[in-house]
Formats: sequence, C-alpha cells, structure tokens
Amino acid sequence: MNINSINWQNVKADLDEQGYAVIPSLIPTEICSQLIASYTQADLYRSTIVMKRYNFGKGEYKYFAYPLPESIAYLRNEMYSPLSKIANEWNQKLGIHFTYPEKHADFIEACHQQNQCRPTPLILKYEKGDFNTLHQDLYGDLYFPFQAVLFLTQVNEDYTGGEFVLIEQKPRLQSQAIVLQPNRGDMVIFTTNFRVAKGTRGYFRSPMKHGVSKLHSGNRYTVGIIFHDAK
Ligand SMILES: O=C(O)CCC(=O)C(=O)O
Ligand SMILES: [Fe+2]
Repeated sequence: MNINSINWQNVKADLDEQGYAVIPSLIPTEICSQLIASYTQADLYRSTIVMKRYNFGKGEYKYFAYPLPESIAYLRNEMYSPLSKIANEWNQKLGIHFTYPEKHADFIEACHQQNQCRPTPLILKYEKGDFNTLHQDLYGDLYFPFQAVLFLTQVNEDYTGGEFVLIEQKPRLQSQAIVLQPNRGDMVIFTTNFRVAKGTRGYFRSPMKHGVSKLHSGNRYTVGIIFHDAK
C-alpha cells in the first residue's frame, strides 16, 4: 500500500467541490483479506457494537484498540497531514479561528487534553438485510473534519445492495443524496460534519451525513478511519 500514489490535488478539488473523494485501488487485496480475517480476533478490539441495540441500523461493528493494526495506523498517520492543510483552508474560508496541527500525533495529544482518549477506527460487518442509518462520527467537541472508509469486499460479487450514501443538507434547501458503489480496495474520503460551499455572499457550511443502504445479499466489510479520539 502506497500513500504516495494519492493525487492530493485531485482529492482537494473533489473535497472542495463535492465534500467527498474516491481513491480507487489503494488497498491491496491481501490487506483487505487480512483485515476481514482479523474480525474475529478479539484482542484487537476495545468494544463491539450491535447496531440494532442502539437503533443505528442493523449489523455489527468493532472499535480497534491501541495499538492499531499497522495498515490502519499507517493510513491514519500519513493521510492526516495533507488533509489538515485542506481542513485549515476550510476554516479560513469560514472565519473559524482554529488551526489543525500539521502532525497527527500533535492532534491526538490535543484530543487527549480534552479527555478524548479512546481510539475510533473501526471495522464494520453487514449481512443480508443490514444497513447503517445516516449519521456523523463526531465523538466529542474536538473533531477532525475528514474521515475515510476502506472497502474490503467487492460489490456485486461478495454482496449486492449496501450502497454508501452521503446526504448533503444545504441550508434552506431539500437534501441531496449521493450514492456510491466503490470496489474492493477503494477508499472514500468525506467530510465528517459539513462541506464548505460558496454562495453569492461568500462561503457557508453545508452539513453532510453518511450511511449504508440495505444489503440485498452477501457480506460487506468496511474499515472506517476517524482521525480524532473519542470521549
Ligand atoms: O460501512 C460503511 O460504508 C460506512 C461506515 C461508517 O459509517 C464509518 O466508517 O464511519
Ligand atoms: Fe460512520
């Protein structure tokens, strides 16, 4: 897996324009398989969430414990710096006086100072009939405005249905749905809270949520990389 293959100029243009970016074929198939195989390795996780119990949808996910698996730690660390530049530009456009540090370790240190100490990367497993309701992964007052999902299984081979859905709720307008069907090995980066849109009187916040539509058949696995730690 090579983070240097990512064209950050394109990612930035996509995030600016639409609030999400698809990076195709980033995760080698062996790593996808390894991560799926590690789903049952209990010592890797700090907690398991059965989504139905919380009305989050249907399906199950597990939060990784520290230390994170190498591939996830690598991506979380390496992707943070280029994304922090975009995050800071967005804050400037909106007149938000907060600067994200350049290094992920320093951002995590800031999370810890706010009592946000629990790791947030997770692996999700969906079976036939499972879904994930529209939500945001904020986990505390201090959050990073981008997150990523890694697609570990192949749509229309391993599962059908189960589209990745983004909803943009522009102020005073009706919501717009974006439906993606990424391939195994693809990564989607998207805004955690809102994207920065441009209107006639300057920039404004356009909130976005994400979720997963119902699976019609098969099994679907994803890994979510969230950059802040949780309360
Ligand atoms: O399974 C998915 O595609 C969405 C996962 C998710 O909600 C997340 O990683 O935050
Ligand atoms: Fe999520």
